[in-house]
Amino acid sequence: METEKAILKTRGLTRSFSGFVAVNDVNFAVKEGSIHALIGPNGAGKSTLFNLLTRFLSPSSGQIFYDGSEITHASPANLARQGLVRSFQISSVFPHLSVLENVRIALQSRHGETMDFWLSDRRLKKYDDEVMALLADIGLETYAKRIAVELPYGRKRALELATTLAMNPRVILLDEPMAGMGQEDIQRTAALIQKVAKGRTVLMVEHNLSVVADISDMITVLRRGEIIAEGTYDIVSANPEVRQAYIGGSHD
Ligand SMILES: Nc1ncnc2c1ncn2[C@@H]1O[C@H](COP(=O)(O)OP(=O)(O)OP(=O)(O)O)[C@@H](O)[C@H]1O
Repeated sequence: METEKAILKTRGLTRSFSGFVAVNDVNFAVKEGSIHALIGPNGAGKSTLFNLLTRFLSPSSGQIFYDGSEITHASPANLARQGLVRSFQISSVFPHLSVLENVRIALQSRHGETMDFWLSDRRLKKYDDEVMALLADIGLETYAKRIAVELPYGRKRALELATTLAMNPRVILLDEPMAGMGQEDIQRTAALIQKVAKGRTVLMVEHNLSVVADISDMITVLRRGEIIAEGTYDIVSANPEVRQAYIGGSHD
């Protein structure tokens, strides 16, 4: 970890659905520069907490802070502009455009040029060097001309990550980045996350515990909406309550 500063923090964060408390008085902090994983059995409240943090859901009570400022009532788009970017959600991929065009559009969007991308092809070329550098980083340079919808699944997720990176995030939030992937893609994606985490902060919800063990600096374990353990993989995996949650729970 590069610093001890909390870049993202919650205080008493709570969310109920018709009286059912899905996230209950959660106080947690993500340190700047870390890869932080949110784990827990099914129904633990991971997605709800993730949606609260990215402002896709509003809390019933409590507060959220990003880089020292309260963002409890900010919009997802506003947060993205501030560098808190949720991958696989905000940065949607246009299936019938090429990989290069998709990343170029994300770059344009960052520069406030979203609406006129079809007007001046020459003007768009100015982005292409930056696009190709980004694709090379992600290992997608040989796919630049391919249409997004035709990409193999793992490469599609990599493209989503590339469009996220084009927004120049400080904090990247990943919702189950390994979901639906085979072993080879999982290894490649884990390495990619470690690579893009350099100089940034990554918070991810992930079910694949071996990936979590390999790449996380910090792990928060949720059960029934509450934090039951926090620490490195060695610490949380030795915690009896965590072991019980995983044995007793129906995780996949
Ligand atoms: N919109 C909603 N309305 C009612 N209940 C909800 C809603 N969203 C989540 N819940 C409930 O809140 C609890 C936590 O759900 P959540 O999806 O956050 O868990 P999770 O840890 O992400 O689970 P999984 O690993 O299965 O995705 C569950 O009992 C779920 O049924």
